[in-house]
Amino acid sequence: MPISWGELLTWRNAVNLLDIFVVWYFIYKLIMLIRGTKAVQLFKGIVIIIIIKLVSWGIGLRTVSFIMDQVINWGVIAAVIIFQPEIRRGLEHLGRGSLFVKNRSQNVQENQMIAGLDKAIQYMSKRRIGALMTIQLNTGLEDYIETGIELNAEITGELLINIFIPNTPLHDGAVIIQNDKIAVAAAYLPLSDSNLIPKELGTRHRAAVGISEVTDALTIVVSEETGGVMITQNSEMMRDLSQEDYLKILKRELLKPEQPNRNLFQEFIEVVTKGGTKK
Ligand SMILES: Nc1ncnc2c1ncn2[C@@H]1O[C@H](COP(=O)(O)OP(=O)(O)OP(=O)(O)O)[C@@H](O)[C@H]1O
Repeated sequence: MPISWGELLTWRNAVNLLDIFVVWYFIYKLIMLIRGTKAVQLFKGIVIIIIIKLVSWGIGLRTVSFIMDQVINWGVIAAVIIFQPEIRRGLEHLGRGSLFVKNRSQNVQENQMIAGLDKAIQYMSKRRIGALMTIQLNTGLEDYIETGIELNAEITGELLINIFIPNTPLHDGAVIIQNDKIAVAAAYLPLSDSNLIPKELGTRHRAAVGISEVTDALTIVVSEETGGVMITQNSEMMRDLSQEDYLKILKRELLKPEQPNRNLFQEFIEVVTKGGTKK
């Protein structure tokens, strides 16, 4: 029987399509935001429980289905209790209404951050001081922040240079920048086992690629051996960058116009999954 397009294009089908799109968007954003955080384990657990529930219900395993119902019901209550501080901070953040303010100060801060990074990169590159700096974008970096030494300091070129001066306590490992602050220094990043990384590059570069494979963070490496500057993002290595090249990338990634227009959902989940650290 031929398909009549007129019959397919009904209001109900359009609403169903919209329904699917909204759910898909919701899940996609959630996955993007929790990638690289401990919330991934929680999310996996929830998905497994829902799958067991649906399968057991579908094939008629009534006891298993009943148990899964109880797990889901009590699990929601348990999650609210366990994540109470994060949820409260998320709601407070929503309540302050800062989500609706077009954040003009943000670009000022981002510009200061870029200026600080530029100063440090220039200084360290000329003197062959090795450095590894990761900037959090959408994916939370809590799991890696936990491995470092807390600083929670304003980003200045001077401080970044000081951190990476050889044989000082903080120079080994990565600086992680979160919410326009130096969250930690001496953090451990996951090493990539990609065989596409040239053999002449050591573990500092491998760590920069590693973090770019599991999160959307932007990572800057200054090579101790050559003074060369590399940026990694989304598994991509951009090597031997000139000042003009890296500034272009930093401005493109950190000053992008979408940043101030985060939606309510994104802001809320971000605050919850990052333990309420969003400014
Ligand atoms: N997993 C990691 N996480 C964070 N920092 C790391 C990690 N692995 C190595 N580093 C840093 O890299 C340094 C070692 O760099 P190595 O000489 O092996 O790297 P490289 O890629 O050859 O860079 P360079 O050109 O600067 O020598 C360590 O002292 C440490 O500071």
